[in-house]
Amino acid sequence: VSAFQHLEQAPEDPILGVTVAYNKDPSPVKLNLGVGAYRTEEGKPLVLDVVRQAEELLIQDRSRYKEYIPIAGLVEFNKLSAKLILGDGSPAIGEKRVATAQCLTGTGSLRVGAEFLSKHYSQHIIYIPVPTWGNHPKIFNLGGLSVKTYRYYDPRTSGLDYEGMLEDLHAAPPGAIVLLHACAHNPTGVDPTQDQWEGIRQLIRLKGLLPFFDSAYQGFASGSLDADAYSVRLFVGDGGECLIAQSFAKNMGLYGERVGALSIVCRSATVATRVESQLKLVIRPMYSSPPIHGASIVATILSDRNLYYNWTVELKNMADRIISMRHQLYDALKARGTPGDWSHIIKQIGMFTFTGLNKDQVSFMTAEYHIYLTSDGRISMAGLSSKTVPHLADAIHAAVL
Ligand SMILES: Cc1ncc(COP(=O)(O)O)c(CN[C@](O)(C(=O)O)[C@@H](O)C(=O)O)c1O
Repeated sequence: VSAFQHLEQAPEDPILGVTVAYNKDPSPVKLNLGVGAYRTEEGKPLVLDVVRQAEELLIQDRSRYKEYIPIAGLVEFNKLSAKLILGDGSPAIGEKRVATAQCLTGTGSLRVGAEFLSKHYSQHIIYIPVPTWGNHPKIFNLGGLSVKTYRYYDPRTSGLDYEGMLEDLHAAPPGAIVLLHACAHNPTGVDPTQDQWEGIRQLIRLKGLLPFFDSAYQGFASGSLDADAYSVRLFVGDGGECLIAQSFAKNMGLYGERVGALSIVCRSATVATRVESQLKLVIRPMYSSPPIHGASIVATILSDRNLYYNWTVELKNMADRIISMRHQLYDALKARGTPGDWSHIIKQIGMFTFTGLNKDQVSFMTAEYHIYLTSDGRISMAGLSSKTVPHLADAIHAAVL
């Protein structure tokens, strides 16, 4: 008998399992609005032109090897990643107060950050928003932290429960870690206003809480890299400390290359140096060192003026297409006279619309219209095109009648 005889069959992941179900559906009108992966107007995945150009340059460069890269990743990539999120001329970078490690994209950056904090930080409680990305609680629990929640989304207004968020963070024990979505909150698409970010910053600094930013959509939300880094730069600008997890999955279309970085902004350069040395002790026994290819693509693009500019143009095009899908869906529901207030579809920002549809309505849409979305009613706008908006609008209309 097998040593693993006792194993149960594990359930599919709530998000990635939607794609598994979608792939099994033979229907010609099926629509995958589950995983947050960009699709073109033709419904195809997109490899950015600048990514193809960077790969060409890398292949032609015969001086490149496939050697191990440092435990903390490519130095050039780390510098450029930190600069992208913190901005040109960031004092934190100028004063060498930022420790950056290339990690396995956003998920890996969050996990390494969690393990680092559970090993070296006095407070092991992390507060995460309700709702949040489904993988967050698992990453932080397995990383050795204990997860609590703060109020975030208000279903009555389809907006931010700002008062509730401040109350819950005010009640947190001193030093508690606070997970913040830098922009394009997943799954709600609801972000604090600039004034609200300032209120959140004041409270967090007053209480001595430790912010941990998750930046998976920089540039993807508004189309502007700087606008989408506003929250991070507001906090770092006050001289305080924070952690920042970056992913290049969406904004560079490098999903499967698993490219990201964890930056820890410290109060002094000497601390940052010690932090980086300790980060390497977390990484070495976890996966030893990160992959070379994706980070080389990103470093090639971020270090070349033309490639960087062309990237910002492609990025804005992706963001604009998603925003246009928001308006087309909203207009289609208005045209149908679909009961309910659907203005949140055009108010929300980033890849996802938190529709407010319940589990039963979601199941109905999948069964009757072959539309695949997560059971919390989140739809990935990037999965839509002008041709498929009517089909989705018909399904929502039928689901709410
Ligand atoms: C807030 C947030 N943070 C981190 C990640 C991790 O991204 P990666 O590890 O690929 O860099 C995601 C991706 N979440 C999804 O877009 C989603 O919610 O559909 C999807 O990629 C996923 O893995 O679930 C995210 O939404």
